[in-house]
Amino acid sequence: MDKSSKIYIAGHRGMVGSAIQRTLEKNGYTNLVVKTSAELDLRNQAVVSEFFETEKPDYVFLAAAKVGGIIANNTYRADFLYENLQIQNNIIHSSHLNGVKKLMFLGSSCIYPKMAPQPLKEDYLLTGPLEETNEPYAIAKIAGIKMCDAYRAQFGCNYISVMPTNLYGFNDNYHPQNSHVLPALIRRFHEAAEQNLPTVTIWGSGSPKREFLFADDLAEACFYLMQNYNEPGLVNIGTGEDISIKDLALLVKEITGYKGEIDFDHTKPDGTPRKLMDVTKLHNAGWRHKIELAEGIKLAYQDFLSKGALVAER
Ligand SMILES: NC(=O)C1=CN([C@@H]2O[C@H](COP(=O)(O)OP(=O)(O)OC[C@H]3O[C@@H](n4cnc5c(N)ncnc54)[C@H](OP(=O)(O)O)[C@@H]3O)[C@@H](O)[C@H]2O)C=CC1
Ligand SMILES: C[C@H]1O[C@H](OP(=O)(O)OP(=O)(O)OC[C@H]2O[C@@H](n3cnc4c(=O)[nH]c(N)nc43)[C@H](O)[C@@H]2O)[C@@H](O)[C@@H](O)C1=O
Repeated sequence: MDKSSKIYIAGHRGMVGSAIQRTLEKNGYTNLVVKTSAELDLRNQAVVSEFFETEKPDYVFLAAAKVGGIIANNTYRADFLYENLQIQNNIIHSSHLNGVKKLMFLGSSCIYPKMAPQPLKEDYLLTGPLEETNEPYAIAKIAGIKMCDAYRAQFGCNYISVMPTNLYGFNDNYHPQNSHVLPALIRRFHEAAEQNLPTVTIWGSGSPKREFLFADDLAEACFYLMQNYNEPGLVNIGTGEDISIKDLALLVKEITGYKGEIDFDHTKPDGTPRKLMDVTKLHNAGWRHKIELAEGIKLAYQDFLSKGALVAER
C-alpha cells in the first residue's frame, strides 16, 4: 500500500475500525474513506454498489459487522446471520466489480468447532459442530472466508481473511447485556465499587477460558498482514495465552479497586469451554502482540472512565 492509496475502512467508528484508522493515520496514510451506518447502510446492496462505483477504493478493511457477546448472539440469532451476510456479501462483491486491489475480511475465533483440539489451528475449520449460542454469527463469518477464497479462485481477487481472538480496548461496547465479557466486567466492577455493592455477579461458571487481544494490537496486525500476507484460507490473530473467566474477573476486580464479593449466575451460558488460537502462522508471518492483558485492561478502564455517561452501548 503506498501512502497515496485510497483506503476504505468499513466500520471505522467501531472498536476495531477506529483502531485501524488510528494505525493507518499514525503510519502516514491519509487518503482514507469512511462512512457511518447512517450515511451508508451496508446491508443495502444498491447503495453499497453506488458507493464503490463512486469511490473506487484501492484497499478495503472490512471491519463493519453486527457484533456482540454470548447473550446478544443467542438472542438476536436472525440479525447476526442476516446483517453480517448482507454486509460482507455487498462489500466483497462490490470490491470485485470495482477492481479493489486487496481486501481484508475480519472473521472471529467463534468459527471453530466447539470442541476442537486446543490451541485452534486454521485447518480445524469445519471439522465439527459449532458452539450453539453463536452459530448464526459463526456461519456468516465462515461464509465470508469462503467468499473471499471463491473470488480469489474464480477472479484472482487478493482478498485475505483474518480471525481475531476476543478483543477489547478503546471504543468498546459497554452495553450491560449485549457486550462481551471484558467490557461487561469493567463496567460492572466499576459501578459496584462506586455504589458500594456487596457482590458482583459473573455469568456462567467462571471456568471457561478465553484469550484477549488489545484492539490496537489487532490493528497493527491487520496493517502488517495487509502489506505482507497474500494467501487464501485464514490467519489466526491472538496472543497465544488464555485465562479463565474467574481469574479474569479477579484481575478486573483488582484493577477497578472493588473490595466486595464475587458470585456466579449459573443460569447464564458458558459457551465454548476454550478457544485458544494457535498463532504459529501469524508469528511465522512476522507479527507478535505487544500489549499484555493487565496493561490493556488498565488502558481500556481509563478509556471507559474518560467517556463517563457517553460510553458506547451498541
Ligand atoms: N469485539 C470482539 O471481541 C471481536 C470482533 N471481531 C470482528 O471485528 C470486527 C469489528 O468488531 P468491533 O469493532 O468489535 O464491532 P463494533 O460493534 O465496535 O463496530 C462495528 C461497526 O460496524 C458498523 N456497522 C454495523 N452494521 C452496519 C451497517 N448495517 N451499515 C454500516 N455499518 C455498520 C457500525 O457502524 P456505526 O458505528 O456507524 O453504526 C460499527 O461501527 C467485526 O467483523 C467482528 O466480527 C472479531 C473477533 C472479536
Ligand atoms: C468474540 C466472541 O465472543 C462471543 O463468544 P464468547 O467469547 O463466549 O463471548 P463473551 O465474551 O460474551 O463470553 C465469554 C465468557 O464470559 C462469560 N461471562 C461472564 N460474565 C459475563 C458478562 O457479564 N458478559 C458477558 N458477555 N459474558 C460474561 C460468558 O458466560 C462466557 O462464558 C461470540 O458470541 C462471538 O461474538 C465471538 O466471536
